[in-house]
Order: sequence, then C-alpha cells, then structure tokens
Amino acid sequence: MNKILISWIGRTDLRAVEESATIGLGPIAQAIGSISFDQAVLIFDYPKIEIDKYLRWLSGIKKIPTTLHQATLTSPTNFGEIYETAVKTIMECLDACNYNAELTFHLSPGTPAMAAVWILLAKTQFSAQLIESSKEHGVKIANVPFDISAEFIPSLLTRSDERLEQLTAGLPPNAPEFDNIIHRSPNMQRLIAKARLAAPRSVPVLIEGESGTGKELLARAIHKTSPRHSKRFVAVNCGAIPQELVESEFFGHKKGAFTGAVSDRRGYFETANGGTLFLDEIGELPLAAQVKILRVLQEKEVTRVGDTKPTSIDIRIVAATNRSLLTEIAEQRFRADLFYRLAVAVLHIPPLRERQGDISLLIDYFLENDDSEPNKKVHKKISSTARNLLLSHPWPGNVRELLNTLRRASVWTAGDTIQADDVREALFSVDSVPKEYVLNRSISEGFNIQEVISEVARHYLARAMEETGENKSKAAKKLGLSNYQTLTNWLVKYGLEQ
Ligand SMILES: Nc1ncnc2c1ncn2[C@@H]1O[C@H](COP(=O)(O)OP(=O)(O)OP(=O)(O)O)[C@@H](O)[C@H]1O
Repeated sequence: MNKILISWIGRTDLRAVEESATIGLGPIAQAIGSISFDQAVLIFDYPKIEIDKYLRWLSGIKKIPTTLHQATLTSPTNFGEIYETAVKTIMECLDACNYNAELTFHLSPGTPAMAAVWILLAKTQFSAQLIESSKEHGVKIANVPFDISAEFIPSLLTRSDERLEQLTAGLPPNAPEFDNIIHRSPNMQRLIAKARLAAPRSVPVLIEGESGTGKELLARAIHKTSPRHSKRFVAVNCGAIPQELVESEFFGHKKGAFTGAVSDRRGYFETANGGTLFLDEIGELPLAAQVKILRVLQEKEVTRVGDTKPTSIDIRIVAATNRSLLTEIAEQRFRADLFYRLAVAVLHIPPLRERQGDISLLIDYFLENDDSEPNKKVHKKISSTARNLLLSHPWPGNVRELLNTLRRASVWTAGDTIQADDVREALFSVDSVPKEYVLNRSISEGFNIQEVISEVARHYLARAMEETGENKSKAAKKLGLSNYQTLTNWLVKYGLEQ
C-alpha cells in the first residue's frame, strides 16, 4: 500500500525557504519529516519559479518522490475550482497506483477554503487521513468526528457550462425518453445533449464506452426520440453470434438453404426494417461479416441466404463498442470504410468513475426503483458511511456493477438500512483475491495446489461474468479464453454452471 501525502503548497511553505530560522520548516516539510510517506503529491497556484526553488530546498530536508499539479484558480477561495482541482489530483494519483493507496490530506497549507474542501472530501468521496501541523505543536492527526453525506457536495459545483448551453440552445426543455438515464455530472449532461441533437436525424450513431456504462440504454433513448420510434428497435450482440451463423442471422435464409434451415426466416436487417438496428460490440464482428454488412448499408437492400431476390431496407444503425475502433483499424481487425459509415455521430459515454456526482444519484435511484424482486418492494435506506464507501470505489464494471453491488448488499442487510459492512461484503465478493493470501499459504499439511487453482479460477470466472452482465462471449474475451464454449467448459469444470 502506497502512503501518499496530498497537499496544497502554501505561503508558509514557500517562506520557509528563506525564513526557516524564524518561522520553522513550514507544514509540508514538517509532515514529510515526521511521518514516513512513500510519495508526496503537491498542488500549487504560485509561479513555477518559486515552486522549483521550494522543491530544491525541500529535497534538502528529506528526499521523497514528489508529483506536482499546477492549479489555475481565479481566486484562492473559489470552492468550486478548489474542489475540482483536488478531486482531479486525487483521481490521477489513485489511477497511477491502481487504487492501492493510503491517502493523507494536509489541512494546514493554503487557504481555509482549501482545508474545508479536504475535510469534505475525506468525509465523503475518499477515505483519507487528515493531518495538520504548526511550528508550536508539530504534526497532528486532525480528528474530525462527524460524517457528511456526499449529497452536499455537487452544489459546490453549480457553475455555468457554456458548451452545454450552446448544445441545448435549440432543444426542447424536456426529454422524457432520456429520463431513465440517471445523471447530473457535467460530462454526462453534455453527452445527453449531443445524443438529443443526433436522435431526430436519421444519421448513424456510434456509441463508445466501457462495459456497463449504459450504451444500450442510450441507444434505446435515441430510438425512442427518433421519427422511427413506432417501429422496432432490434438489439444484436455482435460478439455472441457464432461466425458460421453471422450471415443467416443478419440477412435471414430461405427454407432448405442449409442443413437446419427448416423454414424461411427473416434476419435482423429485415426485422428492424423501418426502425433501428442496434449493433452492440460491433468491434467483435469478423472481417468477412464486416464486408457484407457494409455492402447492405451501401446498397440498402438485403438478400436472404439461399435466395436471389433482394429486399429493400430502410434502417438506422446505432453501433456500440467498448474498444477503440481506431486501434482495431490500425491493427487491421476493423475495416476503415465501415467505421466511417458508422461513425457519423460519435457519442463517448464516460466511465462511472469520471462522472462527478452521478454515483450518489444512481444509488438513490436504484434503491428506490429496483424491481428485480417485484414481490419484495422493501426499499432499503443506506447509511452515510456505506454510501461513502460506494462513492470511493473505482467501479470497473460501471453502472451495471454498481447496480449488482447494491442488490447484493441489500440481500445481506437484515434491517432496513444498508451499512458499510454490507457494502464491504458485497464489494469483497468480487474483489480481487489478495495476492499475498494466495501466494503465501503454508505448503505443509492440508495444502492442495488444485484447490488453490480452483479458487483463483472460480474467483475470476465469477468476476468476469459479473462485470459483463453474464455475457459469455465478453467474459471469455476478458479472461483470455478463445470463445464462449471454452468459457462454458470452465464454468462447468469449476462448478459455476451445471
Ligand atoms: N445512467 C443510468 N441510469 C440508470 N440505469 C443505468 C444507467 N446506465 C446504465 N444503467 C443500467 O445499467 C445496466 C447496464 O447498462 P447497459 O446494458 O445499457 O450498458 P452497456 O454499456 O450497453 O453494457 P455492455 O457494454 O456490457 O453491453 C442496465 O441495467 C442499465 O439499465
């Protein structure tokens, strides 16, 4: 675990370079001198030349790996800007060490507004220790004996967003079709505004985003807002179609076209005619199928396998991908001509960890609306520590993982309030197996290497199924297995499937 000190550089720190004999070392030097940190992350809003001088001086006091973050504040008391800078710095720092960090925020350097923001963050979004220091009393752990609900934070951020205002200028104020995409973060607001602009025009849309970010939900909202809303929305998971069936699934077939073609059958293109065809995981389509699909899109007609007569089709394509198609093109796994045909309106859904304020809103929404057990309409509440634990999780499986974690946590909660321990248990059940635990077992009596391997296999199989919403093709890919059939064999072998 990396012990990281995060601090603003304050006036007293900078003065210490020349005046340490009278004012002491300043709060940062005092802290790194008396507590052993692996790294210091320092934020500054002073001229770089002064900061460089300070760092040279600081390294003479104690050498410690240091990362600098420059802030541009319109005023040192602007809460919104201080908050955004602090969150961005913390997130970058957590990302860099893969969330394996024990954070300490220093309250003393900087303005009271900066200290207030550290307290808010340590009591809500991030689990961090707070310290303060002074020449007279040395370095102390700051004891702040209360919890704050993270609900209060986003109000600090209510700033106008020019880009959003431009985007929404011509749009009607309400968009009921988009109402079930729960969000309030500025980046999601901009995304939804762009989606609302693209929706009524029949242009192809490419939605990019990690697994579980809500790509299908967005695609459905776009369809419902489009002039095609009364026609069908057909969702196809391109990764789940066995290669040999791609043609007949997309284009349909005539009775007798191949063994097993016992009757005429329409393909996805014909089924979606007049409406929207949602091609999920488009990056998974084999190259041969890409050529054929491109041809259908160009010629606007489709011929069933075994038939000679083409049928005209009029569909809107909304495609989705969780990989970068440009990388796929560079590696010759995806055709550039198909990409340019699909990527007319490109919408990038940010991962949940980058959506400021959305997690809390989603928690409330899911607790209020989860209908996975319609007969048990007991809506649980959640304690503020449990909520904060959820807020500080990185959510690699995004909204889907948050939803499943809440479901698990509420199953194990006996009372009507989900507590921090329930959340820990729900998170832990799919969290990574601690490396030390697996590798450091005693190999004396009772040790069984097969058992240990099974344990690791079961853990990762369950986790991949969880993070992909039980989509076997995707889970196989995540685990480096060749296809869904191989994954099924593993699931059976390790007792996760009958
Ligand atoms: N902003 C949101 N508000 C409410 N529910 C959401 C939101 N985003 C996602 N969900 C829910 O999370 C789950 C996953 O969403 P969805 O299937 O749309 O994600 P996806 O990006 O298409 O996933 P995949 O890449 O695995 O196909 C669904 O149950 C969806 O309803």
